This record gives sequence, structure tokens and C-alpha cells, in this order.
Amino acid sequence: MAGSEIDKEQDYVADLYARLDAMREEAAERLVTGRNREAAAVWRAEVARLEAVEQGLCFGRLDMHDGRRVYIGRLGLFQDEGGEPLLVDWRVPVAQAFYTATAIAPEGVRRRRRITTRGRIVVALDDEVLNPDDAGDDGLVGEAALLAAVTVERTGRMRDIVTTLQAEQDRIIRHETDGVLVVQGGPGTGKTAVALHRVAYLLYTRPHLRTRGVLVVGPSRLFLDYIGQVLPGLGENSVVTATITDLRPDVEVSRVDPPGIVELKGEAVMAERLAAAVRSRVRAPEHVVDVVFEQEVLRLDPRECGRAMRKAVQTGLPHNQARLVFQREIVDVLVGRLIEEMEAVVLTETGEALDGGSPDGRLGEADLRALAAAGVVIDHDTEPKTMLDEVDRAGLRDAMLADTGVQAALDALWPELTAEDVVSDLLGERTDGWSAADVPLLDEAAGLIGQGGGRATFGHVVVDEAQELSEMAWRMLMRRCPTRSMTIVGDLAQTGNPAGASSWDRVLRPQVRDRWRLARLTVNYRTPAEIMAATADLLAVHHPGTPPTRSVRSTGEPPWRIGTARADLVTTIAELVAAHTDGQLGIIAPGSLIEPLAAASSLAVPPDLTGKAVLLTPEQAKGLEFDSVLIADPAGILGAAPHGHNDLYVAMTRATRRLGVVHPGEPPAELSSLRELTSR
Ligand SMILES: Nc1ncnc2c1ncn2[C@@H]1O[C@H](COP(=O)(O)OP(=O)(O)OP(=O)(O)O)[C@@H](O)[C@H]1O
Repeated sequence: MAGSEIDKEQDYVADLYARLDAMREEAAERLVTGRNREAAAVWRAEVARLEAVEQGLCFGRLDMHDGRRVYIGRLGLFQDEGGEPLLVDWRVPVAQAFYTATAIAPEGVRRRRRITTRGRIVVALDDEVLNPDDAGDDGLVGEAALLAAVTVERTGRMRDIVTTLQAEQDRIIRHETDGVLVVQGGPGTGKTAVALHRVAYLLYTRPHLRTRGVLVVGPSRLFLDYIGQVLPGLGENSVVTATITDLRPDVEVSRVDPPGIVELKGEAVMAERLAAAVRSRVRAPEHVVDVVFEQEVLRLDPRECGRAMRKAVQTGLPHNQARLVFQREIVDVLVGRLIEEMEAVVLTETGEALDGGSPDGRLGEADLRALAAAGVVIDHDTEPKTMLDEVDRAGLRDAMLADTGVQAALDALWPELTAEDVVSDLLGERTDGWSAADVPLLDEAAGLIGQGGGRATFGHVVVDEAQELSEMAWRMLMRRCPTRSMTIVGDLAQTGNPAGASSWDRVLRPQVRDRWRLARLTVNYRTPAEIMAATADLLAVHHPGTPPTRSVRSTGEPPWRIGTARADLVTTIAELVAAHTDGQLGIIAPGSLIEPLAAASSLAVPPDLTGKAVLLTPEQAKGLEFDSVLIADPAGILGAAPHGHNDLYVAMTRATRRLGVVHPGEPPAELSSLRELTSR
């Protein structure tokens, strides 16, 4: 590329940064002089957005057949207000061709130019002329830049891929569905990256989501830290990230359930059981209930109770709120009864006959006669009057509701519940702490009894590693997304949770019926072909029919295995870790080996993702990646959990370059075809 061409682009890029600097200055000034808190918040967000786009502000240019030239970058810049665009945001329609135009379908593009910058300096230009005559199409766009991006050394923090997004990814990012979009794809196909870029896209194209809020759910805090820089790097700082457990910060998780229990607690039928448990706490009495109020014994008929209960249930309110309706109904009955008795006393003093009045406290015929005999004038033109007016009745109602005796009687019929009581009663255990699998149960119970007030909801929810969610966790999430606008990404072959998904239809249909669309990603950008080939046996046995992903590159380095005596496993791994110098190393081991391996190699527990060597379980490794991966005791991983084969698959597919396996004794059959190293 002629130096002068780089110089020209350098001048252009320098102008873009100058414009950016001017906008930053203006935003900073407005932040200082802002009139109120809302204005300050807006300008603070704008300052953050403008700061975030410093690296790689402009990364592409399209030269169109009609002579237009479009520069593409992380945000839109204009000459001045209402003026010519200098830089087009990657999310606007005209920028799409940068990702999708091919020689066969050039979309009006004559030339696509990639502009690589370091800081504010243009260091390389890479041109593709889209000429239908030389369309050797492997489906990849900007292959050189893509390969450079996927081979770069990993740092323990995910980066955005806005400069090298591929067409199949771009189509998902811009998918127009309002409902649920499920993205199924094998390991390394960019599901996480795509989900996060889709968030940035949706926030840009549907501004109302900024106020409604976007939630990104991930499998662990470790994973959320790993992806934490991506959206800010795209200028989006307003997204909430959480694990399912984080959504209930009031619940302290302190126990781990065995897999069989996790599975049971995750099943949707638990929702029915909880609902039945709550319903069973409301019980109509079989006999008359005596309610004592200020020395009066008021009799409550089972039928009256039943009527009040039905009325309360018919409101459809949650248990604790419906309880208030029930109480009001019953207290009305009791007040009526009390008034009857009070009036009976008055009337008795007149020496006349009684008819007991009517249940609502209105005067009966005999009462009216008795009152007339006593010289009380009744105005027959208006409603028959009781001797006590509405104010008196209201006062009596309040006094009754505040009375401990009355409350005790009402509580026995319809008790106030807490979610904690409902769940521990159902589980038949008075727990000394909660497990992660209990959280969706507590949340469900809170919804049933009306404890969930103030629960945050979101306009769009992204679920990553979505195969890990139990049916109960899905219910919990749906309560936070009333519009059911969601992007769900995952891989059913990687399910590790015993209560996780084996079919998208099965988990989603009960929630959204057929309002979901499936999109697939097929190209593996992380794992080289040699490593994917080594997973073929595992996939064939446990997920027959699952199409293997197509790796974008091979490294010429097949994965290897080393057999050791069990007693030597930890020292063998320690030696390999000590000898490792090339890039970031992930050591993936069954939970039982974490402590001894950490001690032998001075590795951090819990893992530190920015370390040169990171020790984790397959569960913790989910969604992460390392330059090299060492698997310790694959048979231990296979046997440690019901979905051990999926855990091993996850472990094997975390490497961007090299994979090694150390196995005590014979290797598991699925790995026996790996090249065996006899000496290290
Ligand atoms: N178009 C792309 N350009 C550059 N890098 C890419 C591209 N697509 C994906 N990658 C990189 O490939 C790696 C894998 O991506 P990601 O973690 O999103 O995959 P995944 O499908 O979520 O994987 P898994 O299911 O194994 O967790 C990441 O390093 C990501 O940056």
C-alpha cells in the first residue's frame, strides 16, 4: 500500500479525533455547568461514551459504486450539527455492508477498506475490491484481519469484535424480532460476542431500551468479569449484568446441593408444588369459629368463611394481599354481628321483641317495631338505618383488625406467609442456608405470596450460556422481562447443570409458546481445527447428530496426552505449569483436584483471570478461553457429574492454540485417539 494512501487516511483520522476532542470538551463543560441531577447524569454518560471510543474510533471505509465514500467507526461524527457525516456508526444500515458485502453480493460496494490504528496513528490499510470475477467464497469477510484478531494472545478479558464481525454474526446482531431470539452454536462461534454486540445494536436502534433497561445474565461472576469490558468498549455503560443468584441479593447462598437435588429443584413442577403449598395454607373451617373481641364472643359460620375466602381468591391477588381482602370481608361480617348484638341490647331495654336484625347490620322488621314503640322516629324514605352510622362501623372495623384476638383467629384461617417458610416447608427441611438451586424457588414463592414488590424489570434480557438455566430459573427470569424481548445464546452440547436444558423448545415453549426464533452460528473462531477434531469422538458418542463447528484456522499442532500414575498427577501438572511460557494457560481439573493443584503450583483460588496460569473447574471455565489449556484427570471430569461428558467438551474447547491432557492410568475411550507423548 502506497505510503501516501496511509498519509491521506491519517489526515482523515486525525480530523475525526479532533472532532471527537471537541465533543468531549463540550460534554465535559455541560457536565460541570449542568442545571440539575438529571442533566448531569446525561452528560456524565455522554462523557463516558466519548471516552470509550478512543481505541479504534474509525476502522473501515466503504467505497460505493455510486461514488460515495463512507467511513465506519464506533460512533457517528458530523462536521457540525446537521452537517455532513464524517464517520458513520457501525450500527446504522449503511454500515451493514461492511460486514456482509461479498464479491458475489457486493451490495453496491466497490471496495472495502480496513483501517488499523494504534492509538491515533493509522498503521495499516487492507483493501478488498469486491469483484464478482474473483469470488472464491469461503464465507469469511476480511480474512487477514479476522485471523489476526483470533490469534492474538488472550488477556483474561474479552474484547469486542466490531471491526471483524462476520456476516452470519451480523445478521443475528441486527435481527429485527421483538420476541425471543435463540442463538445456538458450538463452542467458539462467537455467541457471547454476538449477544453483546446485539445489545449495543438494540440500545442504538431502540432508544426506549435505555430507560426500560437491559439485563445480561451469565453463569458466574467470573464470566461476567471476563465480558465486563465489551459493552463499555462499544460505548454502552448502562447495562446491568448478573447471575441468576445475583438477581436476589437478599438471599445468601451458602450451600451446594448434590446433582440429583439440583435437578429436582429445577423442574417446572416445583412451581405447581409451591402454588399448591401456598393454597393449602388457606383452609375453610369445618365448624363454627368463635372469635373473641373485647369480651364478646362472635360466631363465624364456616359458610361465611368459605364465601370470604372465595371472594379473596377471585381477586387473583397474591396470597398476602388476598389475605387482606379476606380479612376485610370477615371483619365486615363480624362488625355486622357485633352491631346486631349491641342493638339487641338496646332493644331489649325497651322491653320489646327482637328479630336479631340482619347480618349486614340493617334493622329488621321487629327492630323497627321495637324502635317505634320506644319513640324513635324512622325515616322510611331513606334506606333503613342502623343505630350506628358508617363512621362508627369504620371505627369498629379498625379496632377489630387491630385486636390481637381477632388477628389470631384470622391468621389461623389465612396466615401471612414468607417465601422462606413456604420453600423450607415444601422441601421438608429447616435449612441452615440456601443453595443456588433454591433461589428460583424462593423467587417463585415470593411471587405467589406477593413479596416480590419492587422487583426490577427490564426491556430486554440477554441470557448467555443459557443452556445452564433450569426451568425454574427461566420462570424467574421471565418475571423480570414482561415484554419477553430476549436474546438467548447457548449450546445444548455444553450443558453442565443437571437441571439445565436439553432442548430449547422444552424450556421456552411453556414461557413464550412459539414466539421464539432459532438462529445458528457454525464457524468456530476460537478453537483450531486440530482441537475440534479431537472432540469428534466425544460429540459422536454423547451428541450424535450435532454438526461439528468449522474452525477458521488450523495450527498444525494436534492436541496431546500424557499418562501418569495417579500419585504423580499433581507433580506432573506442576512441572508442566512451571515450564509453560507461551501465552495464558488454563488448567482445568475436577473440583476435587483444585486444592492440591493450587497448592503445588501456587495458583489462585478462586481463579484470577488475569494471571499467567489460571486454575478452574469445567463449570468455572464455561464461556472463557485461554491460549493453552491443560486438562487434569479427564476421567475425573467425566465421572464428577451427570453431564461429565459435556463438562469435558467444555474443557477441551477453551484453547485458542494448544491443548494437552494429563490422565492418571488409561485415558478415557473418548480421548484415546489423542497423540500420546511419552516424554515431555
Ligand atoms: N468475528 C469475529 N472476529 C474476531 N474474533 C471473533 C469473531 N467472532 C468470535 N471471535 C472470537 O472468538 C472467541 C470465541 O467467541 P465467544 O466466546 O463469543 O464464543 P462462544 O460461542 O460464546 O463460545 P462458548 O460457547 O465456547 O463459550 C472470542 O475470543 C471472540 O472474540
